[in-house]
Amino acid sequence: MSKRIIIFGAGGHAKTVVDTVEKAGIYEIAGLLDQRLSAGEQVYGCTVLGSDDWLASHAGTIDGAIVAIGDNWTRGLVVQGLKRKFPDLPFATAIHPSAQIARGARIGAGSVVMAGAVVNSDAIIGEHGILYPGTSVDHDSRIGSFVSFAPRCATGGNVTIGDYTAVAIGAVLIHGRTIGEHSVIGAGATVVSDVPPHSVAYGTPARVVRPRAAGERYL
Ligand SMILES: CC(=O)SCCNC(=O)CCNC(=O)[C@H](O)C(C)(C)COP(=O)(O)OP(=O)(O)OC[C@H]1O[C@@H](n2cnc3c(N)ncnc32)[C@H](O)[C@@H]1OP(=O)(O)O
Repeated sequence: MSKRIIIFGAGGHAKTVVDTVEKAGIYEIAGLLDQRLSAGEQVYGCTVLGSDDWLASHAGTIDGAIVAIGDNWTRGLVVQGLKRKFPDLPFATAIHPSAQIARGARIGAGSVVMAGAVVNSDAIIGEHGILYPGTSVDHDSRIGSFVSFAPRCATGGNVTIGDYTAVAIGAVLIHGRTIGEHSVIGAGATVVSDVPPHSVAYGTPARVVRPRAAGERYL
């Protein structure tokens, strides 16, 4: 019998996670948990089961969870809350069958790698990361936890990205650069220099345009 997981969240990002999990074919989706919706509602063919209370009474029947909330900071808060309430609940990883994970590459628990994404040789993606379709993270890169890549981002080799940083759609980072934690690299940016933590940077070449507090909105 396949392992059963629940997905936290039922919005647009959750739909992409549902699709990735279904295509990967490793886990059965027991349902979605989202306190904004009523139990019994259907989202993308999955049943909304309720909120955390449902998990408290069904924990023994569930093999894992994925938090499918696109905003990195909010996803982090939900993951931390779950770890406190359900310390034995493992986080599942979903990798679309058309994604390519090279030799030596590692994908952290709770991370989702979508269609056509590439994680090249010995690159490491931390926990609860998101690689939207067509993103490519190249060899030996070190990507922190709660980091997101929107569609079609590309890094060269040996790039380092700190926790909670968001790389927006179509951004390109040349090899060997370091992006600090809690930063946002804007849509279409070409990063040729290091970007400090807590910064918003965009443009070609990318420049830091303003500081950024942890949790500030970017979507
Ligand atoms: C599946 C999915 O949907 S995944 C999500 C996909 N979406 C994304 O990845 C987009 C995320 N958002 C971005 O990348 C944005 O560029 C941000 C958040 C980095 C910047 O947004 P803000 O700082 O709020 O910029 P704001 O909209 O206020 O614009 C300020 C100025 O900067 C310009 N600007 C904003 N973003 C960019 C950019 N990426 N590159 C160049 N210029 C930009 C604006 O045109 C504006 O210029 P103006 O003052 O001359 O009119």
